[in-house]
Amino acid sequence: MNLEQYKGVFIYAQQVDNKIDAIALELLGKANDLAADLGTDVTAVLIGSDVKGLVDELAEYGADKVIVVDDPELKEYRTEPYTHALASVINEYKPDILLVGATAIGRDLGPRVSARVATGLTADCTVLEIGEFKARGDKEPRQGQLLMTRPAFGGNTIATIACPNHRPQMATVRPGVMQKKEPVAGAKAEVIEYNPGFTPNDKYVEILDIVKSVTETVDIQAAKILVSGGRGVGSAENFALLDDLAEALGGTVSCSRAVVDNGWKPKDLQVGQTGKTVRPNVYFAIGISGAIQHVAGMEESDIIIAINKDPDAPIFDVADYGIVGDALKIVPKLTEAIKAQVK
Ligand SMILES: Cc1cc2nc3c(=O)[nH]c(=O)nc-3n(C[C@H](O)[C@H](O)[C@H](O)COP(=O)(O)OP(=O)(O)OC[C@H]3O[C@@H](n4cnc5c(N)ncnc54)[C@H](O)[C@@H]3O)c2cc1C
Repeated sequence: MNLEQYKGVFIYAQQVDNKIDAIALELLGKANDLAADLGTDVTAVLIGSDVKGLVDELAEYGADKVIVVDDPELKEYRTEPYTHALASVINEYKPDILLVGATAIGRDLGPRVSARVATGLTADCTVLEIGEFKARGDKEPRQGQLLMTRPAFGGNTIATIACPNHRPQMATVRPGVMQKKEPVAGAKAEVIEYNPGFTPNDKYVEILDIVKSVTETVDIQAAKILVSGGRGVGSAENFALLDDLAEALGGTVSCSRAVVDNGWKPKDLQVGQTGKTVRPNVYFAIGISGAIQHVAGMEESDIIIAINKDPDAPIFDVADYGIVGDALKIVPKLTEAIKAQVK
């Protein structure tokens, strides 16, 4: 493999129902930082049917170029045609780096594509940066490598992984981990239309019907204030106290995995390594011990307020403000005080 041929930072611009997914805009934000360090440009790969109208949004969020693969075969996401599309783009345009969202689609597509083009993939990265890396047999470290950091061994350690001998260097990133850039209204990207040809065949999955799941739960990743409860809240019924606090603050309730495991709240509300990554303005951690797998999902919050009866609970290590005491007594008083302020 001639590594010199591979240039540029590419992102997979996920769209569903012809709407750009927020993860694509977050990846563009990170891709811009990486491209600035490498002195290169950012390309979004947009795959779908009738999707050309989405190009400008990608340009506004930082894409210098957009490669559009537009074909009726790509109307709904299916593993085979999308893998063919993205792998063909890689073979044709040879990116140095390719970022994919760790969404349900990206988790299916990314590994398949990496296998197709015979490169490595680091999943669920929390940090991506450009740096030097000394591979086995190298006398000097190589410059300009993508260093991909992610939790390993069940979150008990952090590993930084490089892909020195193959291209593209591929990483997936979970939604909410990277930050979008401020959009530049009216920005334009160079548009490259590319179609590797699709021949429907009986290996393709045939979609007979799409049934959308309707959920009552809210999107905790969009909330500015999260009132998060852990096992220390004691029961599903006691979460009513957190509901009251969240309502008084105009916030949303979320929770730790212990709460989901106990069946007190649905998985959609779980924060952490196997839940969602959140970065609200204010995060209340109530009766949450602060296990590393929980903290991984909320430590980027602007202000963290912990309430815990154990003064040695690890959550206080990441909290900006801490209250030591019984949450079941403190939370109602806090709610009353906030309501009195708002009146
Ligand atoms: C691979 C893997 C992935 C994981 N992913 C996640 C994840 O995504 N999210 C996640 O949250 N966890 C995750 N976990 C689990 C994690 O390790 C912890 O077990 C979990 O976060 C603990 O939840 P908790 O803090 O609610 O409960 P506990 O650890 O039991 O803590 C309860 C806390 O409440 C306090 N408390 C008790 N009563 C009161 C009271 N009346 N008032 C005030 N404080 C009180 C206690 O002092 C204690 O600190 C994962 C684990 C593994 C191995």
